[in-house]
Amino acid sequence: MAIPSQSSSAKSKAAQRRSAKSRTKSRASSSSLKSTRPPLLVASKTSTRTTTTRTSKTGPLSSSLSSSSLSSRHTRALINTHHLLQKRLARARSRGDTTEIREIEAQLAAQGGLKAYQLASRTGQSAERGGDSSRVLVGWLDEELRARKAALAVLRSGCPEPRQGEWRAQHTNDDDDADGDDAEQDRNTKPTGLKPLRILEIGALSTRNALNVAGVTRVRRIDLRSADEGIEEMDFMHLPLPLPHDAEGKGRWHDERGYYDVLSLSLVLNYVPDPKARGAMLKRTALFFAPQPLPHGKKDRRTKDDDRQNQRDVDADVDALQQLPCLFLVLPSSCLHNSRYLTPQHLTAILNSLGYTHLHTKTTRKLHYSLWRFDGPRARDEWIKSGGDVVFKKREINPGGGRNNFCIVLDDDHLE
Ligand SMILES: C[S@@+](CC[C@H](N)C(=O)[O-])C[C@H]1O[C@@H](n2cnc3c(N)ncnc32)[C@H](O)[C@@H]1O
Repeated sequence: MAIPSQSSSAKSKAAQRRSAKSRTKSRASSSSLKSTRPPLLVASKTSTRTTTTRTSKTGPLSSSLSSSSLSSRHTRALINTHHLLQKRLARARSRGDTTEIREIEAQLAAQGGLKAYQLASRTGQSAERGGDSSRVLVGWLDEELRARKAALAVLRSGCPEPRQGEWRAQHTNDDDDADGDDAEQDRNTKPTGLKPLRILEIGALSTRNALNVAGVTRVRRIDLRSADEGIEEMDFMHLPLPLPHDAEGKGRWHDERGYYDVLSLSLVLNYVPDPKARGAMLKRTALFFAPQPLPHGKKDRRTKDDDRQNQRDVDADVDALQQLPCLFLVLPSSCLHNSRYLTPQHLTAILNSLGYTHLHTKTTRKLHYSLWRFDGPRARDEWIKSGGDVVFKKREINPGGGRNNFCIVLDDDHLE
């Protein structure tokens, strides 16, 4: 006898139960991501000991979440908590408090560590949340890039292609005379179109961003934690310096002596937990550019007075100016517009004191983008001669309630 099969109404009831169950499950997981509670760590202002952690069953959230599943509130909460813990860690380290260090490190690990932080940061960069900052940099470098593209097109349409390594030869032949005069000659005589723009992206989360312009840019990417094959795992503070600083040649990259045309420091300085270390990082950027003289016949445009009109005048003229080599700096707007210790004018003075000249600024509700040309030690000397400061201590310059304490401290010590 045939075993009686389930009646069709019983079958459909079972199917309804299964689908209701699965709906409940998926609601539970999506509501847990969209709840108003930070996803991982609820940091207490008073004590790290009261901090609680929540991780998924399978471990830190970084392993169970894709970037698209993080809501912007959770992304922000994760990023803020990570920064807070990093700051506490830096303080505990400076006190040598090993118990506290271990505790904070455990909290960072429970939160998913740098991996989860990077995932959250990448989510923040996604197109639907405003896109990544490299597009602003590429917009500012448009003229440089177009000149190179045009030169490339000319080469392709008949003129002999440079042989492989020709760019390299241009650099390696003059390895031992890397002084200002040589650099000046580079500026004035070498056809810009023949060299790809060498870009160092510090704090890179992805190998795919607007900086990749085929045949025109050559991007080196580094980060404390490599999230991709094309990103070197490297602390910028330990990245070997280009020649001539580095006599052993460790600073070479792609067989060239290591100077860059562009350094990108986007949302990295605010990751650094200590004001002095931030100053040291800015100071170090200057060592990755070839020594630069002031361009002939160009007025030194650096000014302590950063008023808006002045800025517009400079911006209007900027296309006519040499832009390279330059530093691209991105900070959260609040670091400059709502800090007790830093304002845009103060940042300009700090960078002027390191030999940088302001070229562009763009401010959005969230981010402050800026571009600075490196004019080198001679520009720094001019700055000093004109009475500019070179030491920037922690000093309240923008008092008021509700402000943050973001600060950059620059000490008197010499450049490396
Ligand atoms: C918020 S992410 C910034 C990502 C990307 N540049 C952007 O604009 O969105 C900060 C990154 O900077 C990296 N970072 C911080 N200090 C660094 C250092 N000293 N050297 C290299 N990378 C660093 C961190 O590991 C992190 O991945």
